[in-house]
Amino acid sequence: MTEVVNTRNALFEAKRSGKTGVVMTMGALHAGHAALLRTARAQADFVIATIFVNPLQFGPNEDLARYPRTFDADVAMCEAEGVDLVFAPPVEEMYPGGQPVVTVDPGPLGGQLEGEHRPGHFAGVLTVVLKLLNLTRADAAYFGEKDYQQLTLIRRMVRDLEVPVEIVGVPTVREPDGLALSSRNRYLSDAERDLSLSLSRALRRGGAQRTVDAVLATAAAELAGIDVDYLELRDPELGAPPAQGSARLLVAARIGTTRLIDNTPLELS
Ligand SMILES: Nc1ncnc2c1ncn2[C@@H]1O[C@H](COP(=O)(O)OP(=O)(O)OP(=O)(O)O)[C@@H](O)[C@H]1O
Ligand SMILES: CC(C)(CO)[C@@H](O)C(=O)[O-]
Ligand code: BAL
Repeated sequence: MTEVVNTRNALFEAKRSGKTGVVMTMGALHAGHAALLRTARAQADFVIATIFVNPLQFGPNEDLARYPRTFDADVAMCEAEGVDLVFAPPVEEMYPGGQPVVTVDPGPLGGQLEGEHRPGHFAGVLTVVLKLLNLTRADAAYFGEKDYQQLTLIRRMVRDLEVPVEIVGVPTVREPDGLALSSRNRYLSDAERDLSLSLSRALRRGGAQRTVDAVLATAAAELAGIDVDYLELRDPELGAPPAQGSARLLVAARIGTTRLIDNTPLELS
């Protein structure tokens, strides 16, 4: 039976034992979230899912107000995946004094890629992730590779600030045709859904190439006519791309009013 709590006090009072794993979400749960919950369930004794649409990580012209909210279905999925506790605080519970004065600085990577197009986004993400780690006192936390820059920055924060938690990355779950699952996919019309396949196709075809130039040229060709925010090849920690070895290809694009991101690992030779 999944217990649902909305306050920090109720979270602190919940009985638990053994290793605690947390899966942090903004709700509107789908099979990508289920993969995170299943991994946590397999590795931890007590699994907490958090559902919180964090205003701090949204820019003034972003989709905070229209972000999908499907709370009852989310709790049903948590039940089905064997989650022990759902923590779903209202905004005032997470930010009792309004906007926090002290926040986490994501460093230079926080202003690149997603950060260049969403100023302040990663300060908002890292601040709420650190708060949720402290509130849940989790031993392990599970994040999707779909948000690869987020995962990279969370790993970096945990390393640089000595946060006592294990960070586990979970591979991206895709639709059979390649589209990465995302809560924002539900904004897409049928025609936009077809167009959105360009992102995963660009990553698949670009990712099959073996030199930096060929990767970028092949991927860019698949994105012709799409409103691309960035298409970049980086090393696995999101530094400059290596000439050889493991790399990561990342893309963000706008399909109508919906902004989608995706990425893939690849090998350069
Ligand atoms: N397709 C996916 N595969 C694996 N993990 C995913 C996938 N989609 C989201 N996640 C992970 O689920 C966690 C919560 O993400 P979130 O609630 O923002 O969902 P989302 O689908 O990424 O939403 P959005 O559409 O707003 O980006 C994050 O760690 C995220 O990386
Ligand atoms: C990690 C997270 C739950 C923080 O709000 C969010 O950025 C997300 O859903 O990926
Ligand atoms: N999935 C990352 C959260 C966001 O887009 O705000």
